[in-house]
Amino acid sequence: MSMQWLETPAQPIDQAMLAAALARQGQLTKPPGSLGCLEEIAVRLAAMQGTQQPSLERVRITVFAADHGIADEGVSAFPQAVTGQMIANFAHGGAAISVLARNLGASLEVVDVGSKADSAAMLGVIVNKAGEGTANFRRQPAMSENQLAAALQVGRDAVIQALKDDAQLFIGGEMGIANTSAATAVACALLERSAHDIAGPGTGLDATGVSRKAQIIDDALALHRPALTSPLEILRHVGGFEIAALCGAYIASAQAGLPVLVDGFIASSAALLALRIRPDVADWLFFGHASAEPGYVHLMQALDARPLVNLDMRLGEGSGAAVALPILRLAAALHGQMATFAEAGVSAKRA
Ligand SMILES: Cc1cc2ncn([C@H]3O[C@H](COP(=O)(O)O)[C@@H](O)[C@H]3O)c2cc1C
Ligand SMILES: O=C(O)c1cccnc1
Repeated sequence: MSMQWLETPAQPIDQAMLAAALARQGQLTKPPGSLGCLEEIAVRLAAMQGTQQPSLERVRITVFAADHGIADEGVSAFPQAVTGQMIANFAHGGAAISVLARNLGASLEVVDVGSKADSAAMLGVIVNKAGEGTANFRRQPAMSENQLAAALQVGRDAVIQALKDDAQLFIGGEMGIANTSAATAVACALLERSAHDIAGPGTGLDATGVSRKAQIIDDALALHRPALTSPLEILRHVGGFEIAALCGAYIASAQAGLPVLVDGFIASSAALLALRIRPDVADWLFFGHASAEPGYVHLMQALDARPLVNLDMRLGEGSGAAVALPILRLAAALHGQMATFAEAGVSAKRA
């Protein structure tokens, strides 16, 4: 399977609209800058969508699920079977992201990109498997080259589907027991840091558990070090199928000109991979919620990004992006619907 499509550049954002939107923000009936970050969000959305009336009515949330061989090392507080059980829960509408999607009027898709579960028997789950769980990367590369290409393509396919359904924003979520270990390993390799700086409790390890997890990840990184020569090789050796799918989805979104709202720690590790593969992806990404995982701040620093909200969440599934969505929607509405000084007959001059 080919990865050639990764070489297609991201769509440029509309620079003329960017300038026009910035000018419009200066004419709206408010002191200049008083809407803070909402102004920058609106201007970026206007430039992405090429309109002074940006809108995010139709939002696609795709949750990518996969299993991880590294779970065999005891790095999660929960058993591996929870991945499959949660896929069923997504299908039945009972997960946090199911509730958030319903309440936001967003469409939710669940894609099994490589779990051990029999998800074909679960109604409403899209089965597009790159494998049945990754290999244990403490012992061997997490995936083969073909599996990597397949998992990246799963993410791209999800975006192609979102575009067919006329989506105006893409949110990627993930489910995979032990995937904070894979995301930590990816972050450590990209940022050249020890896992003792990045690893966190994930689903709820205690301090001893976190330090054991960090050591296992550092040992794995030492094992693979000579092979970690590119972002794609890092992803292949120590990543996960759902992390690859997220990475592929972010790149495909930028190539198609579809804005993205990135979730927490795991999704942001995928975003950093995407940026290291294609720096021009950056123009298309918003970051939703600050993850409570300690590695998150290092990812934001490397991404030169700032999340919209911080509610101490550390769930994943796309939930952090989902709770931040109303902020993007409100920023867009303010930009398009506020009166200008001229329209409202309000003096634009300071006393
Ligand atoms: C019931 C349940 C629902 C979840 N939804 C997301 N995660 C989150 O926790 C997992 C990562 O943490 P770790 O690396 O510690 O296993 C991922 O599946 C992530 O999406 C969940 C975890 C559990 C237990
Ligand atoms: O921020 C996240 O994405 C996260 C943190 C802990 C566990 N699962 C997901």
